[in-house]
Amino acid sequence: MATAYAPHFIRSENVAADVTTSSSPSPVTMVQDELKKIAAYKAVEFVESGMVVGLGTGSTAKHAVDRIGELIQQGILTDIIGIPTSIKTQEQALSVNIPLSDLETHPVIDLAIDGADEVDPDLNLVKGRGGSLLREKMIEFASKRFVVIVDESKLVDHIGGSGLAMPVEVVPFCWKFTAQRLELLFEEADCVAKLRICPKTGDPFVTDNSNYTIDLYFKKSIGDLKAAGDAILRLPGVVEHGMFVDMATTVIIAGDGGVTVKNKS
Ligand SMILES: O=C(CO)[C@H](O)[C@H](O)COP(=O)(O)O
Repeated sequence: MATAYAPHFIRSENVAADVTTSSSPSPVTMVQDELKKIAAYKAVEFVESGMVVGLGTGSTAKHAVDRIGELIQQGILTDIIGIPTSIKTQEQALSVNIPLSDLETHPVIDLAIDGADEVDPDLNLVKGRGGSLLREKMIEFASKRFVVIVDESKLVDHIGGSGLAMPVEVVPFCWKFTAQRLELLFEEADCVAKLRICPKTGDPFVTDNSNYTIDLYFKKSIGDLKAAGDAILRLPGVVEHGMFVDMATTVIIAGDGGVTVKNKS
């Protein structure tokens, strides 16, 4: 399938085998949004007619949703059913005429495409800085293939390594108590827990599921990700956390040096 943003070259890596094929530098330093678009368009090449497709949320996933809509409009993709991961994506998908359904009607998704806030070398992710982690996790967990699209600024040595937020969705009831328990849980990682606030209103940010988000900031490594995730989920008041461990099957990274496709083996 021809794409308007086909990159000059694609580097392919299998994470376990660490196999690298062709590479050559791009002459142009591309701005971040162009890189996001390149990654998104590459991911949409995996979409085939008749598929049920999980539609991610955020500025990178938005390009993928637009592209799917464009290919439907051109008659290149037919019989696509989209499962949106947020109300915002639902609205966007409807605006570009992607037929939509939900997880209850379509519990198995062929392919999900979504952005991420952090990607570690094992393709573990942080997601949810855009506020949609719960629906994203439910839909991406139900997907046979989960393709993550990022520009290279999202790559980290370890989860939490960006120094930016690792979001946790919590029920509003006694959220300060839950925030304290989260800080205590990660005392050794020097964790600070902050309620996410809407910059425009100064009110707590409310998710599509009527919950709050507590953003965790770590000064030190949180260690074993699965153990950390399980411990978070054991706290009453927590709904879900933004670590997506062992969920991505493919990560497409667009950078100044080209596009790298990493597959989890
Ligand atoms: O997890 C998300 C939303 O909940 C987004 O995928 C993540 O925040 C990346 O967003 P962007 O593509 O805008 O950088």
